[in-house]
Amino acid sequence: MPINNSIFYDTSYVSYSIIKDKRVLRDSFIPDTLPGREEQIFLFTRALSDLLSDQPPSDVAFIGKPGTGKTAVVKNVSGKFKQEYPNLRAKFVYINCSQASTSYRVMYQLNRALGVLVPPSGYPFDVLWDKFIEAYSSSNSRLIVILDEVDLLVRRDGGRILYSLSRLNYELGGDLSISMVVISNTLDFLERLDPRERSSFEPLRIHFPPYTQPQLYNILRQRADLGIKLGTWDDEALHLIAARVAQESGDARRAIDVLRIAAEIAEDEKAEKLTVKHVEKALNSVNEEEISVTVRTLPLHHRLILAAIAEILERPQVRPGTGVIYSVYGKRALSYGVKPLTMRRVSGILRELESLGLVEIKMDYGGARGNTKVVERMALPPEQMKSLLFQMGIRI
Ligand SMILES: Nc1ncnc2c1ncn2[C@@H]1O[C@H](COP(=O)(O)OP(=O)(O)OP(=O)(O)O)[C@@H](O)[C@H]1O
Repeated sequence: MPINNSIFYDTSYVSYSIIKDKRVLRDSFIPDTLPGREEQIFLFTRALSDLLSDQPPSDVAFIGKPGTGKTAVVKNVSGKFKQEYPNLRAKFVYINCSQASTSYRVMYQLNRALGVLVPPSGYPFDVLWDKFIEAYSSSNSRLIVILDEVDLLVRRDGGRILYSLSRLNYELGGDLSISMVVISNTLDFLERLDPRERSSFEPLRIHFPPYTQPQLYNILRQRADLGIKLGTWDDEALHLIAARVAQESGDARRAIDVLRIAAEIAEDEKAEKLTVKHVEKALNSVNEEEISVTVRTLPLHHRLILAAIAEILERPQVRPGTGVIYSVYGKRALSYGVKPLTMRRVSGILRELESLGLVEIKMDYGGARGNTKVVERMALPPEQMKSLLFQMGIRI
């Protein structure tokens, strides 16, 4: 009887998976240790340690660009406090102001955190405020209110709620106190507060600089150890992500995104290992995604100008100076059925496209018609930019 050898040729049982735990590569995952943020953790822990001697901690402001670990530090440290001191007379309430950008919504969330059910809209603000004071006065607990993306609240609603909450400390007295941790990309929101509010709200400032290359490497290494199968990634790949992201922004979120996308690409390609080749592809795909989001938000004439530039860049013999761009754009606008903008306005739009990172412009001093600005390159190859614009209805 012939032996069934099919098992030896059947490769379907070979697993090409590289990622061992997807959660670890998601934005919401906060690890137990945060490499590169030891100093910020130390300062914040020290500020909160007043709670241990039953003192109200001072207000704190976390300031830093996107992806620099502000939310991760606040959640990591407050989580550890809750875990290590379960009997602490303190309650942490985390509020993201992108969802609670009015004083009403903040009070709604504070009430809910204290177990008071109030409607998400429609009540007079004073009723919510009184209910909160009543619930808080009988709570016998210090309150730490964390307002993430606080600039959205201040921009929309002024800073009155910060002022009112900090004033309560004088009015309530006793063992009660409210401390605030506000999180923002810049200090601009402090400038927007009215002078009375500013003088009553002077938080301890903790700065979060962009991550350096070695710090990003450590962050990535931690994610790889936790989320990717042992032996399925090249260390060089992590070094490449860290180097590129440190140069671009120092944003840990972006570095972790690139790692996740590179791992997914490696899995799709059924590769045995995640290598620099997959990282290169991931870096490009993350860029493409960002560029297409930006291009989709552009007004019509901006898109027509981009289309004109893409067309010119495909003809190597033509110098993409502002004059040529204007003339090609003008024809495009007319065939599209709209009146071309003035040359002056088009120059302005070129500067806007440059500051959005969609085109690179340099001065050309050697042109036949004297010095002029020329577009050196676009953020995407012209062919790709054209197909992106085509999807948006700009026919080239
Ligand atoms: N030091 C770190 N170690 C490990 N992971 C980190 C570290 N810093 C940030 N991260 C991770 O990077 C991502 C973004 O971090 P986080 O949300 O804390 O940034 P942020 O400064 O609050 O950004 P934003 O201003 O955009 O809200 C999260 O997944 C977070 O867990």
